[in-house]
Amino acid sequence: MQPVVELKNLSKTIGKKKIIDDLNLSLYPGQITGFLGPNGAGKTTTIRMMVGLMSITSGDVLIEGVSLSDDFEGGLSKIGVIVENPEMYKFMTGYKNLVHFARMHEGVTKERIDEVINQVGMQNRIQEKVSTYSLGMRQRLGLAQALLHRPKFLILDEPTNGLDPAGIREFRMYLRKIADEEGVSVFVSSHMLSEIELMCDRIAVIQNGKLIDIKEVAEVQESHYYIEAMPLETAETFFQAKGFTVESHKDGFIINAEKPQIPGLIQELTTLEHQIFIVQPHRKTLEDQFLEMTGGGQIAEAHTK
Ligand SMILES: Nc1ncnc2c1ncn2[C@@H]1O[C@H](COP(=O)(O)OP(=O)(O)OP(=O)(O)O)[C@@H](O)[C@H]1O
Repeated sequence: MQPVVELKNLSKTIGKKKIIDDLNLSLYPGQITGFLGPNGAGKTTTIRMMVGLMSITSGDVLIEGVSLSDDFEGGLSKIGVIVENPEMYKFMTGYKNLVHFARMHEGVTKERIDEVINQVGMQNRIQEKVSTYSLGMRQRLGLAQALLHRPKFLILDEPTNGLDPAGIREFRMYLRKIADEEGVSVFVSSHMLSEIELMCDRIAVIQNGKLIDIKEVAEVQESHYYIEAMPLETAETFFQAKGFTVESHKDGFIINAEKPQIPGLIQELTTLEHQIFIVQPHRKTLEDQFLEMTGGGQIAEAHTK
């Protein structure tokens, strides 16, 4: 599959400080990728370079093959961006806002405006003033606005900040629909790991300006097993000696193995005269994983900017 967006050796130096260090990342159609990292890891800087709000020191961003270094406006015209609180004209209706924003792009028809309204489920309220909308509805109107020119790539920075659980769920649902139906590639930064876990197909983790991991969310969730075996101590040593991380619990322990490895490992353990009582997948939360990957790094706080 051809990526929609590619970051190629992307770097940013401010003064003497390397803030983003040789970042390589591909984002694919129909996929929602979460962008995670501790405070100060470089998420905002990366996103600002991707949307042209900050210059690139070296490397490049390709959007549908168009290089931002070679054709800045051509590349940017293919992106839809949603920030935390989209700017809207509060005393105009949702519909008039969309008509206004549609004028900023070439070729956005009335039919397209109606289409995006349907996509975010705003048909019943679109003729009302934005000042009467809940935060969740404003956010969905922001999503509709970002989709007007049919971008194949959407960037969302903390999109659900301030939304209540129902608002978050609705937003997530519409985002999924847009990724599935229009094949849009979505890149979302959020500090809410549980939210990212539900919303995203993949996560990219950045720390100190470097990409430290990129994984499928399903893969993150299925790579741990809880084992109860006797004698417990030698069973734990057996896994440690093979390089697995072993987290001890009262009657058993958790290891970071992949499913195909399990039968062989258990067989070996049995040969070494251990009795096996329980082997079951252990679902680690994304938060556990994140802390493991970043060595206990703090989860980035919500932006207050
Ligand atoms: N204009 C600047 N001059 C100097 N250093 C900067 C500048 N902008 C950002 N930085 C530094 O670059 C690093 C990355 O910042 P960035 O805002 O991209 O991180 P972040 O991952 O978005 O963090 P947060 O989650 O806290 O918003 C930080 O150490 C920050 O202090």
